[in-house]
Amino acid sequence: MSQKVLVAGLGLIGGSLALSLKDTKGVYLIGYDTKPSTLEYAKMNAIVDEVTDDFRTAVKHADVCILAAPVSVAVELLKTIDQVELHDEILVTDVTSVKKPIMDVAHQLQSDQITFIGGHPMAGSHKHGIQAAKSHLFENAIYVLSPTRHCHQAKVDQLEALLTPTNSKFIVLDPDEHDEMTSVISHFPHLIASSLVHQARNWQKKHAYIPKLAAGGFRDITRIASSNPSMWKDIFFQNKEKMSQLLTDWIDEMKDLKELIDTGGQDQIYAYLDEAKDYRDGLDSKKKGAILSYYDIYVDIFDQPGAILKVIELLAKHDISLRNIEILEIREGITGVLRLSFQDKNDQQMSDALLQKYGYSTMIDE
Ligand SMILES: NC(=O)c1ccc[n+]([C@@H]2O[C@H](COP(=O)([O-])OP(=O)(O)OC[C@H]3O[C@@H](n4cnc5c(N)ncnc54)[C@H](O)[C@@H]3O)[C@@H](O)[C@H]2O)c1
Ligand SMILES: O=C(O)C(=O)C[C@]1(C(=O)O)C=C[C@@H](O)C=C1
Repeated sequence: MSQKVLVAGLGLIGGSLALSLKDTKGVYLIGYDTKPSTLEYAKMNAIVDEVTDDFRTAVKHADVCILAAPVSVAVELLKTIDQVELHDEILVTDVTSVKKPIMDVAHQLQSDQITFIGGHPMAGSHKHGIQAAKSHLFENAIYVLSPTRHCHQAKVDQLEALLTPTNSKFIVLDPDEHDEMTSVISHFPHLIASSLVHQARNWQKKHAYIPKLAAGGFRDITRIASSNPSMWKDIFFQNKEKMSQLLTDWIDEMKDLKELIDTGGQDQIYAYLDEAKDYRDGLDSKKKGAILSYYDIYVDIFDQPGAILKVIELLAKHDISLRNIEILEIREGITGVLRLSFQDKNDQQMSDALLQKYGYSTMIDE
């Protein structure tokens, strides 16, 4: 059976979803966005089958609508669908990072032709816009679904079936639980990353050289501070109660930490760090899978033209496919580190052996 799927908001997430669904048999994709240049890009690159700047008309004839705009915009679009005279039944979902605002509207919909299932793929990037979209963005990611109270399981199954090409792992969560958990593991860390950047910027007034010293540690922990402020202000605003509660907890934790630094012994400081390390290492464990990780290898490389390409070529020549590659630090003339991620242990171990054979110094992440 053919389905007309309308993706409203063709940015990083909407564009990536469209790319991952684009080759599904029987799916006809229509892309809607308010930015003409985005629609033009989507059309030029065949990311969708058709583009439109007329949401009301497009939604009338759609079988499925994926709201992939900022939280507050998605909420308004859902209200709009409720006002439109629909041609037939429609399954509506969203991808927004906070679930309560949209679920509140979903529970008050007037039209019985709309079935709403909240959605949130737990994958993304600090980049935004359609140019950053990737077909494999959601591979292996947790994809949260929050059906409304009266939603039939068959509709959840229909949505999961549609989203199967994303290769994500679906879990059903209550919206409030979702918002509490994502505030801890996604939203709050973002706030802290931004605050660390502010702190560094303030200290730069005293030490102008500070940015030059920002190596792997600072860059790793603050990467997400480079995300789209317009998307994040929306998330913080929509989830402000949970954020405020977490800030209270954090301030208490920081007071204890200050006490520990001011008066604690080395053993206590060690214990604090060790407990955190233990928990963090456990998150990456393949068995526990709270953070779905790939199988990583760290490779030392030199800052020479073509050094990264040589590593990629070596693996490609041996038919080993990389899932991800990240440059952790490259300082002029000094060794940098590449993090290579593989989908399975076999690829990880084969690559490690190969790289060592060709003289690379590697470290494997067990
Ligand atoms: N970026 C992430 O890491 C991430 C991950 C998971 C979920 N999300 C959620 O996905 C949603 C989209 O985020 P993104 O990262 O793709 O942002 P983005 O900025 O890349 O894309 C948003 C798109 O929505 C469009 N848009 C804005 N107003 C619109 C309107 N009125 N009608 C139609 N389109 C409109 C923009 O032009 C843009 O193309 C957000 O709700 C965000 O919370 C983001
Ligand atoms: O990888 C990133 O840059 C992200 O911030 C992705 C991330 C997150 O993990 O916090 C951000 C927001 C989302 O709603 C889901 C995923």
